[in-house]
Amino acid sequence: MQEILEAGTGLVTRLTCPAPAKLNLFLHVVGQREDGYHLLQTVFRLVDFADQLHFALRMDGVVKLHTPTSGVPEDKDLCVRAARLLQQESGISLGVDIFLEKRIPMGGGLGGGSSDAATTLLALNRLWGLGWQRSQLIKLGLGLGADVPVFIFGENAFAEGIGEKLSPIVLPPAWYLILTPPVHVPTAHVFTSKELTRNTIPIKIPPFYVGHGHNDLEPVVCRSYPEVARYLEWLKQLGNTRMAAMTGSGACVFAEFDTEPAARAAFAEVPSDMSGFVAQGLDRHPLHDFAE
Ligand SMILES: C[C@@](CO)(OP(=O)(O)O)[C@H](O)COP(=O)(O)OP(=O)(O)OC[C@H]1O[C@@H](n2ccc(N)nc2=O)[C@H](O)[C@@H]1O
Ligand SMILES: Nc1ncnc2c1ncn2[C@@H]1O[C@H](COP(=O)(O)OP(=O)(O)O)[C@@H](O)[C@H]1O
Repeated sequence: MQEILEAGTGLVTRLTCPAPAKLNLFLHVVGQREDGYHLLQTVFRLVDFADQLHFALRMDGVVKLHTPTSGVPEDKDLCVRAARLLQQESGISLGVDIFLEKRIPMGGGLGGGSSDAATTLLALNRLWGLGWQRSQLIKLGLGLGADVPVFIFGENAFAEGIGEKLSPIVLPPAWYLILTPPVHVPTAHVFTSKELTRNTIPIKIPPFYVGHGHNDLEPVVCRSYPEVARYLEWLKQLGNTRMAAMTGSGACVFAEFDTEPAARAAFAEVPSDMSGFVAQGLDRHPLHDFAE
């Protein structure tokens, strides 16, 4: 993270901030709301694989994304939507130039777009000097997507509801091998599938242990996308993992290891027609202290 202050005034005019990815260590669908949204129980783990965002203050009120992501119109980009929503709700007349370095695979269940939105809200809260409380930002973020709140919450969490009822959870140090099957799984399609079970019995956490639970979306995605099933099978046959599963609504799959060398040794064995990366589990979001 980097801050640049304006000479003389001490005002922050530029910020560079990471937007880390998340994994769902398990994901239970325990019901459905009347509006169609599904009630979940999940444990979110933040990891150090991240998009990078650069923000530069504008005095003219314009919100401009200079690095459009292919396939996402500027008005639909979650950074732009987050910035405009905060601008509108706070009534501030300042604007921002945004530069997004995208690294997190899109639509992979790693929460990249949601994390970009959360980082934008946290960064602009500082750049625009708004002084909003964390709880206010979380409420605003939920309107952008069910995964946005946890990134503003800033800690690994047990989540209920649609992802907005968050309790902090302490997770053991861990390293992950994350594989990225070359398919895009639209979240909405998985949730509307007839095959999805929506009646997993709710559990209480703590206690939580690694390997607790399962992902109810995993069999649905594996049936429709054989590539996801093939990547997951490869991870599950590894000997020294604590667990292997799909994250969120996929398509990415991951295995958890005790140590970095163990994760890197498994990565070295990944077949040449598969791709992925190694990431470390985080204890808290790098921007945790941007809100109170
Ligand atoms: C499944 C999870 C698990 O962390 O993650 P991803 O795999 O997307 O990262 C999330 O709940 C996804 O959150 P997010 O990606 O923000 O979803 P949203 O944009 O809010 O919703 C996309 C669509 O999925 C469906 N949806 C989403 C969340 C939910 N609890 N119930 C649903 O039925 C709705 O049809 C909604 O229109
Ligand atoms: N800044 C952004 N980064 C990624 N995706 C974005 C962004 N803005 C909007 N989107 C849209 O959100 C969808 C979900 O993206 P993402 O959060 O990466 O996946 P997931 O919800 O599976 O974790 C993308 O397919 C894309 O259409």
